[in-house]
Amino acid sequence: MIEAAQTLDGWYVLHDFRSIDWASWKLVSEEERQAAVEEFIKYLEKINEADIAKTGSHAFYSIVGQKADFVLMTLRETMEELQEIETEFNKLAIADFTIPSFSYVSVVELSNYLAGKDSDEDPYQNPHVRSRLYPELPRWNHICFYPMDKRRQEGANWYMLPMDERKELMRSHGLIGRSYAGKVKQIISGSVGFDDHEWGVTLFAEDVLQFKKLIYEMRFDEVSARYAEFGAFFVGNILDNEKLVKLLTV
Ligand code: VOV
Repeated sequence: MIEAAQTLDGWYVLHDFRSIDWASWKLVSEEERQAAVEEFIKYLEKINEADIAKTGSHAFYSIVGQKADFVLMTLRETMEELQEIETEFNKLAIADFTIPSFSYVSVVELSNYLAGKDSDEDPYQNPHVRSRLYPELPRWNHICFYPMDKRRQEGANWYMLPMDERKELMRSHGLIGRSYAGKVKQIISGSVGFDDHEWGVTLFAEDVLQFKKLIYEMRFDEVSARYAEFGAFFVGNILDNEKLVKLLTV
C-alpha cells in the first residue's frame, strides 16, 4: 500500500472574502455609514485580541479585481471559534452592504516529507514546529491566496507515487521555496474533508511581484508542473483602520 504522508495540524483557518454592495452603501446616510464603519473597526479590534494573546492570528486585506473587495483571514484553535467570527461579522451593520464572494476552510498543516529522523520528541512541543503550526501572520503589504489540488489522473497520480519519490520531489519544491526566504512567507493549510480543494496556499510579501516570480518558478518544478492543479487566485493590499475608512468613504 502507498504510505500516506503524516501531517501535523495547527490552527484552523477561515478565509472569508466579501464584496461591497456599492449601490446600496452609497444610499446610506453619512451618520449611518460612519456608525457602521466604527462598529466594523471595533469588531476587527476584538479579532486582534487573540493575536495579542497569541491564541490566534488574523490578516485583513483589500482584494484587487472583481472577485471580492476584501478578505478577513482568521486562525483559531477550534472550528467553532471560526464560525463565531463569521457569524459575528454577519450581525454587523456593514454585513448588510457586503455580499459573500468566496470562503475557504482549512487547518495549518506540516507534512513529514522533509522531516528529520524519527525521534522521541513530541513535535508539538518543538518551538520551531509550533511557530509554523500556530503562526503570527505578518503585516506585510500584500497577500496572495489560492486553493490547489495534487493530480489524480492516469500517468500523473500523486497519490500513487511511493513515499520516497514524493519526498524527493518535495525536496526540490522546498529548495525553490527557500530561495524566497525573507521575500515570501507561505502558510500551507490542508483542506481535505473541509473544503473543495486539498490545500489553501496563502502567501505574504512586501513586494507583490515576488508572488509572480515564485509561482512562475514553481510551475517548472515537477511537483507543480506535473502534479498541481489550481483554483482561483486572489491578490490584495494590506488594510489598516485608516485605509479601511478610505475604502468605505463614498
Ligand atoms: C514561499 C516558499 C515556500 C517554501 C519554503 C515551501 C516549502 C515547503 C516544504 C518544505 C513543504 C513540505 C513540508 C511541509 O512544510 O509541509 C511544503 C509543502 C507544500 N507546499 Fe510549499 N513552500 C513554499 C511555497 C509554496 C507554494 C507557492 C505552493 C503552491 C504551489 C504552486 O506551484 O503554486 C506550495 C504548495 C505546497 C503544498 C500544497 C504543500 C503540501 C504538499 C503535500 O503533498 O503534503 N508551497 N512546502
